Amino acid sequence: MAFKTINGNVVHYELIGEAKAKNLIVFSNGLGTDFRIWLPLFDELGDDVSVLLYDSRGHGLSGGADKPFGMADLVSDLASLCDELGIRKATFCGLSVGGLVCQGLWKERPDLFRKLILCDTAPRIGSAEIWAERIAGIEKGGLESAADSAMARWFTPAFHEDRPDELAGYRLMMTRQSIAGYLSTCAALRDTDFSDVLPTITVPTLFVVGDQDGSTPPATVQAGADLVPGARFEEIADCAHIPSVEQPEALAELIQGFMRKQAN
Ligand SMILES: O=C(O)CC1=CCC(=O)O1
Repeated sequence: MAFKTINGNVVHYELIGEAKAKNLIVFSNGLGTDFRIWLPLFDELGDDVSVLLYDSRGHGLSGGADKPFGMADLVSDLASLCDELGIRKATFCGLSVGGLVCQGLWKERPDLFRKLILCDTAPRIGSAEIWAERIAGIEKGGLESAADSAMARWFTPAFHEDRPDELAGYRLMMTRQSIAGYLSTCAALRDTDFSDVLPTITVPTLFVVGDQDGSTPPATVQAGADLVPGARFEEIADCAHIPSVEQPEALAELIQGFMRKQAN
């Protein structure tokens, strides 16, 4: 558990291994989650990789929820955290809005990239109407009012049935986030479209999606992958929006293969 002030806000992070390691993967979390969503995956990846986990602005134990923020801030936080920790190059792996942060980071700081892994994400997620509706609903009813529908998008019916304790835990993860941090991140999602960025990506890129993802369905993620020259697209079976939690073994296998395949 470590903390650094980045762009005026405290950032909670954990660096496991070496900042300069060739096999360093930096993970960026999704809306309503914190870096603990990567821990089941980390257990599967084991000693194969070094890892930087961090809570994005307004989420987990990272600060910055007190003022509205947007995608540029989320991208700048990640770039500055990497610089502060002496990371010169890494593989970046982002889930959902974390995937957008990684796309924005490519636009601003391509020098930082060895490879890119985009999980359950797209250049544009949802629509202005969907985010306006979500923001209005949460302003009225709080995060609790949005939690059951979020869980239906995050996890498959089988997960709901077979893993009720984890479901309850991840639901609490969501409802305990800062409302202001969650809403600023919704606004960042509403205002972001990186369709013009994806065709400029020149590092090896892997897209992954759960076959039952209710937030960024496979066809949406495939359409993003089609924009990146040479990108690989993989679907994970029996999985919804958060493969690092629902199918960590399958995601680890894909990541290990991708990390081994093209060393550059
Ligand atoms: O719909 C959800 O709650 C899941 C999600 C959308 C963007 C993101 O980061 O997570």
